[in-house]
Amino acid sequence: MAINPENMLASASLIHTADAVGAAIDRLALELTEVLHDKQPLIISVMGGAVVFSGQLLPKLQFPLEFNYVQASRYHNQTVGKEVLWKVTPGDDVIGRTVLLLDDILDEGHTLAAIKAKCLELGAKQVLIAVLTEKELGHAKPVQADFVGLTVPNRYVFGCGMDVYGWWRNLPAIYALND
Ligand SMILES: O=P(O)(O)OC[C@H]1O[C@H](OP(=O)(O)OP(=O)(O)O)[C@H](O)[C@@H]1O
Ligand code: HPA
Repeated sequence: MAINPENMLASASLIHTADAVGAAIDRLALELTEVLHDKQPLIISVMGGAVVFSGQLLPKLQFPLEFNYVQASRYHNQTVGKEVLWKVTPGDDVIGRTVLLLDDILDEGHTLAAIKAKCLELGAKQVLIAVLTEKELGHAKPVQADFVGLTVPNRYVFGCGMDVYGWWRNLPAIYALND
């Protein structure tokens, strides 16, 4: 059956309002400023999910930083992850740097584990992770986030950069699919 994005949204549950997302990003900006203001970090967004989070967070970080992006995909517009496929890998600009990775969601953790490992392998001095959301799975993950905006339940979530079958990254709030 064809996927209808309007129907998916109409039958979804609201998990975090746009105001709650904004407040979480304000708090993350303060926490990140405290830790990174004198580190001249390289901030790397994991595209495409990090686009909304990055766009809202970066203007709130008022210290010198450089920006780049990587692209690693595991879900391919589906709701179940597979192996990590690289589209844009980290480059030599990570060498010797404090790197902050930004992503929309830490779910099973395989994507950020692979990206962190690659940055360290290339010679990053330190790799920190900030995510807009972390999914509560109730078991250990292969990587931990250093900064978490909001937790989300163990359901497929979308909005604020997160897609559902490719749709709805543009929503300002966060929703969960109903079965
Ligand atoms: O913790 P994990 O279980 O590894 O999942 C998290 C990753 O999955 C999503 O990316 P996706 O593969 O959907 O690509 P996208 O960024 O293009 O949406 C999301 O943006 C994270 O990068
Ligand atoms: O629950 C999710 N929603 C959107 N993208 C994702 N990538 C991993 N998990 C999710």
